[in-house]
Amino acid sequence: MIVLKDILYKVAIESVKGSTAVDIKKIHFDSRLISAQDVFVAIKGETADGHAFIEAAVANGANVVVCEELPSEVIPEVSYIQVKDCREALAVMASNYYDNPSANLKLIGVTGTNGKTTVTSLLYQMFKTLGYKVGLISTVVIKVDDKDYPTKLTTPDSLTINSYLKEMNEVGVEFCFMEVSSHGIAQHRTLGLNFEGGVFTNLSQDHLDYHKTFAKYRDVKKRFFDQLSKKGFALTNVDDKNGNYMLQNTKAKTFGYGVKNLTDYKVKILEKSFSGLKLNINGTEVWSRFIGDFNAYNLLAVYAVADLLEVKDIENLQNLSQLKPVEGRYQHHMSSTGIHVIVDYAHTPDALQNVLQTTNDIRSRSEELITVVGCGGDRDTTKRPLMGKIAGNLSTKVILTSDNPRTEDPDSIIKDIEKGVEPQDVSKTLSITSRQQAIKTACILAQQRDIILIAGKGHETYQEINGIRSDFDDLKIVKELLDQLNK
Ligand SMILES: CC(=O)N[C@H]1[C@@H](OP(=O)(O)OP(=O)(O)OC[C@H]2O[C@@H](n3ccc(=O)[nH]c3=O)[C@H](O)[C@@H]2O)O[C@H](CO)[C@@H](O)[C@@H]1O[C@H](C)C(=O)N[C@@H](C)C(=O)N[C@H](CCC(=O)O)C(=O)O
Ligand SMILES: Nc1ncnc2c1ncn2[C@@H]1O[C@H](COP(=O)(O)OP(=O)(O)OP(=O)(O)O)[C@@H](O)[C@H]1O
Repeated sequence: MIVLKDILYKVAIESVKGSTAVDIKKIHFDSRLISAQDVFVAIKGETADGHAFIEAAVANGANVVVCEELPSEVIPEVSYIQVKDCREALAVMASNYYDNPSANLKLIGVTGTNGKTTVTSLLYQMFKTLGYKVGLISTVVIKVDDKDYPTKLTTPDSLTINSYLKEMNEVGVEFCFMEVSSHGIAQHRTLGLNFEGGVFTNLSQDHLDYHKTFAKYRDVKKRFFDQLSKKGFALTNVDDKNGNYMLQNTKAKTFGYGVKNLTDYKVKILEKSFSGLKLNINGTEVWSRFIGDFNAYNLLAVYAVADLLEVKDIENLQNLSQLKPVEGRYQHHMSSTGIHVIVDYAHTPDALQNVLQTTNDIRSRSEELITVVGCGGDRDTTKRPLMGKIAGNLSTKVILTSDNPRTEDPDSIIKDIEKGVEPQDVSKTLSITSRQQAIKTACILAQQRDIILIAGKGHETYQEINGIRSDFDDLKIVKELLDQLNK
């Protein structure tokens, strides 16, 4: 049994009603999960206020309620802990409850608009091949060494993070690589974690539905670096215009990486093709199977982190050449008749621009670049015309289609994207609502050596329409269609 006062260590308490010497079982912030002797944390959310569920939580057996405002009627058998911010309190309690597991391994957080999944997954892969026990908390999967767990969020809530870190402690994981999203930072999901290092990849427009302005989005990301301790490192992409800004107030030791600016970790791109990249990293040549300039940044970040964690240089570079591409991130497939297919998770204007520029750098001008792209529903609407403009400018043919419309009307999302397509690009742009049909049209249009880029969903194996998820896998579908068409 755990005693309440033990999990309250370092929680900023405003007032207490009842005893802190009571035994507790679990902590939950959802009243529906509460059983006898659990602690209920009343979070003020985006769509609901947890304070409205205090009564339900107590009815389900909660013997402790953590809240920002005390209910008008308190029950004598229940302990009420009033705090300033329930999400902050939850993060501190989660860490106490699981015995501060982030202190028992080296935790590296990677933040930025694009590249988080790629960098964390490659670090996991590299450290595994070096023989370490490794953890990964990413958008695609959570890994406790070799064991996989599904995940819905990029950065889970603080209770979930701490429970996986505890499991990592139990199996002797030494390094954990974790994606840190802006929602995660804003909602204190990573508060109180003992980070050995933080990495900033880049910043461009995204998530304005949540953060409202770009400045607010940027400053939330910066908070992650403000919270790093002086024993850790902060590594930033100095070629990004916000790269140095991120490190302005950090106490951690600071390092830079980049292609254009002189800094601690440098990469030169020597050759690029659909087979990979030849790079010179800090004076040593290395071949990698990754495509695209942006992956030179990702690989350099991986090298720099391994170096900062004092993994031997030579092993790093040998390892870089053996790393395998990450699912749905510029995933390349060649059909039996020589049509190139690229499936990529680019769902922001900046990511779409990067993948299209990268592809144009590699392709010869006689080949067509056919882009199939859409935008998700119920998310940042301002990026839609921007993505239409970019797709039109940088492709030879564009098929606008649905991504995950969620609860929105798919055709009105496509209309928003169409608004950004510039007049000179209209004639090469088609709109086809069904993603399956859009991919099929791209397959019919493509000839040998042409390139079909299917952007937006990457590794996802579903499509969400009208709030219902059904099976949908871009790569699987395009392969099947090309086979059916004998292409
Ligand atoms: C906008 C957002 O981030 N929402 C997250 C937030 O939910 P919320 O604050 O809106 O919760 P709410 O529904 O208002 O409910 C308030 C409280 O009442 C409680 N409740 C509710 C009903 C009830 O009967 N009883 C009860 O106790 C809820 O459990 C909650 O504690 O807190 C929840 C718990 O941590 C998250 O699951 C939820 O993520 C939703 C599902 C989500 O989709 N989030 C996305 C936008 C997100 O976080 N994405 C980022 C970035 C991804 C990227 O970079 O692309 C990520 O890290 O994944
Ligand atoms: N370093 C980078 N710079 C710019 N674009 C990148 C970079 N790395 C990857 N991308 C592009 O962004 C897409 C998403 O990459 P990745 O999943 O690694 O990013 P992420 O930060 O984890 O995004 P999300 O949180 O949305 O999953 C890739 O499919 C690719 O198109």
